[in-house]
Amino acid sequence: MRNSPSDEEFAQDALPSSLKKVLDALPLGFSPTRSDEEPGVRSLVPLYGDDKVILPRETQPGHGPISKNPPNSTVTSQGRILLVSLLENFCMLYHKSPQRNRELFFTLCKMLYSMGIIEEEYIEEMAAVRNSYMHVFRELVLQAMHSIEEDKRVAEEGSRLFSLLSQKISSQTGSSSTEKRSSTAKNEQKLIRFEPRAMFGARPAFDSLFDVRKGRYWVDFIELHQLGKGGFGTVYKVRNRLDFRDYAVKKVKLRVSEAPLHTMLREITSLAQLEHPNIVRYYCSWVEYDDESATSSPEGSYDGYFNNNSFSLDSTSDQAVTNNGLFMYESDHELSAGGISRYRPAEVQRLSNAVSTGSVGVEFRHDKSTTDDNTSFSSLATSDPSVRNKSQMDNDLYRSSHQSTPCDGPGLVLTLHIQMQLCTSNLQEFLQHRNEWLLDTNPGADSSTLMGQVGHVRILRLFRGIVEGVAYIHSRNMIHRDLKPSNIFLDVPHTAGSSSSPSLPSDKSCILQAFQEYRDLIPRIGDFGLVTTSKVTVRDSNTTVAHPSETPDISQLTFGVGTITYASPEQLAPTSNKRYDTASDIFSLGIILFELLYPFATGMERVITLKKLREGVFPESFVAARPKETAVILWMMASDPKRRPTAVEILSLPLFDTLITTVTQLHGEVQRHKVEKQQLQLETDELRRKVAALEAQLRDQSI
Ligand SMILES: Nc1ncnc2c1ncn2[C@@H]1O[C@H](COP(=O)(O)OP(=O)(O)OP(=O)(O)O)[C@@H](O)[C@H]1O
Repeated sequence: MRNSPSDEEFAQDALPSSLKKVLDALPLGFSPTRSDEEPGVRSLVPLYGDDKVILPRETQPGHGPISKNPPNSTVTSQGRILLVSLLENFCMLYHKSPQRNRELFFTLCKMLYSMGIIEEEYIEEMAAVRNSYMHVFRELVLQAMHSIEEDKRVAEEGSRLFSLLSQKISSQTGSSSTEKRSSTAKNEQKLIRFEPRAMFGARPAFDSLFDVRKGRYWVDFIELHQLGKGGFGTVYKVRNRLDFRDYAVKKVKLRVSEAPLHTMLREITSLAQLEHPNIVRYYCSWVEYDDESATSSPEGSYDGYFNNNSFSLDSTSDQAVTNNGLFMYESDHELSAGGISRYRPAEVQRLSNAVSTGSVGVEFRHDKSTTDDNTSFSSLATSDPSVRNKSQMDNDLYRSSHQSTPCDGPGLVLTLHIQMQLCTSNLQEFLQHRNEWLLDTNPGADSSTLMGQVGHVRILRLFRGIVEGVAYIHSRNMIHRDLKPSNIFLDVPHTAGSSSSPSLPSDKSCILQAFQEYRDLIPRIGDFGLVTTSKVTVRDSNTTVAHPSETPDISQLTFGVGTITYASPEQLAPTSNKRYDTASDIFSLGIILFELLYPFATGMERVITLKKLREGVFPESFVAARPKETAVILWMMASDPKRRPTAVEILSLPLFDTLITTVTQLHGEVQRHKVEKQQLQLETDELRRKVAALEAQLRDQSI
């Protein structure tokens, strides 16, 4: 019979350390101890032979939670996923019908939910994370089974050897009794080396089991190149090895111990609910364990990405200020491409105050010839010492948010992968290229002159598409909260989802080319990292006004969230108790519409004009040339959110409504002309052939 490990040994050696961590985190305070040392307590898992794993007395009903080791809420969330994953695995074995098994699983979950053991979100929303755990369980079970088999085999082999040796010893008549004893002891030692417990010690650690799943990204996709880096996620263009289509995969680091999982998975839970031609299409998401995470840098961590108290600044609103207090920037490139662009309300307040008083000078430089990572910025002429170099500030933010849980702390770091439709470009890039092109073709012209050449009707049509996407989001009781040109992606019809064929052109220049050729651009709203649910009156939907009398669920709202240039005043009010709802997105749309219609000649002009626009001041030339649009933008940017139109109301405005008819007619005409052109081309080719034949005949006759 093999030696039973002592309780301490069992806890120290038998279980891989990471698994112990997870088990410790179980909400019931599950802790493996031995039944013979705790008589009268309930057995839980008779996994390792006769050794019973039991619940300590204090965790049993009536004894309250473990006091020694109170469950930490973040670690407990891991324990809960683990529990739900166990249940799911268990239910899979119940019946051959997967449907029945699912029903059983959900019923059990509901029971646990009603007992207050798990929360609802662990049942459905955590499926992606649970998958990883389930995989680990399967591995553990397989290894345990293998270990038992191996144990048996070794024991059999041992007794065979033992009997052989005994026979040999007894047949050796000349051997002394001392020799016999030492020989037997040696054999026993040999057997002890085959103890299953020793094998457990050699088992791979829990974390390494996650490695088995690590391959999904690389197994399923070929990584083509990096599309860009947001504040806290990196997006890659990838090709699926099976269907040969191209996709965008966003990778975000999740430190499971630091935030509620539902917050971390906000982007996918929002995206997964949406299906609309003007919303970036979501395919699936999964998590992988990543070795690199252990040494992860602040960049790319979910922490700021999902931090409710964060604020995003784009490069153009980080309006660089020169020594003389004038705004200046050198690149339209989104600052976030350089890494981090999130601030907390206090920093936002300080920065906005400093910017408005002209006391801050922050200069951003982006070397277009280099990669995103080379975006640099430095602090200049900062008279307010509280406003420091942005990277310094971000580092501080990161440090402060990680003080309680350092990188090498207990949190499990996973990488969330979000597979999305690949889009060709985004509105920010388009506006930049369009403005450059207008300036190139009209040297020396100012914005007022260029305004007449923006392709007014097509721009309004493009904007209508954006509003349709927003109306859809609002109809699903959601607020985007970060509508800005870089979050609005663009495709042209034939490259729409260029994933359809890898050979189709998908470079960004084709967007401007399509625009110059009077083709439509399809806008798709993306980046749902800041989306929140709106239990408010759904102002944009005639059909789904679920709770017209309800006030906004203030607990779900956060202030200082969004991007300064496009954020509504109520979003920028960290200290006030103002509430905001879908009207905040409408405010952002107002600024976007203006930017679409008014091409800026310089970056500095853009910063100054948009700042004035937020105060309700329009360029005179714009008001004169576009009175209707001015009225609509003013309406959308009303300081009182209640006075702003809903997305549905915007869509019904004659400016956009009649426009659609006009454009549809024009579109029809263009198509007709195209067909006629093709026919004429065919006729011309036919006539050319005839002429060539006649010429040949003439030549023959003359010969
Ligand atoms: N579906 C997509 N197709 C093509 N490019 C994409 C797609 N999604 C994101 N990108 C690009 O990847 C980069 C980073 O993406 P994204 O902005 O979503 O990350 P983020 O961390 O959410 O950034 P942000 O700081 O704006 O919140 C951007 O340059 C964006 O244009």
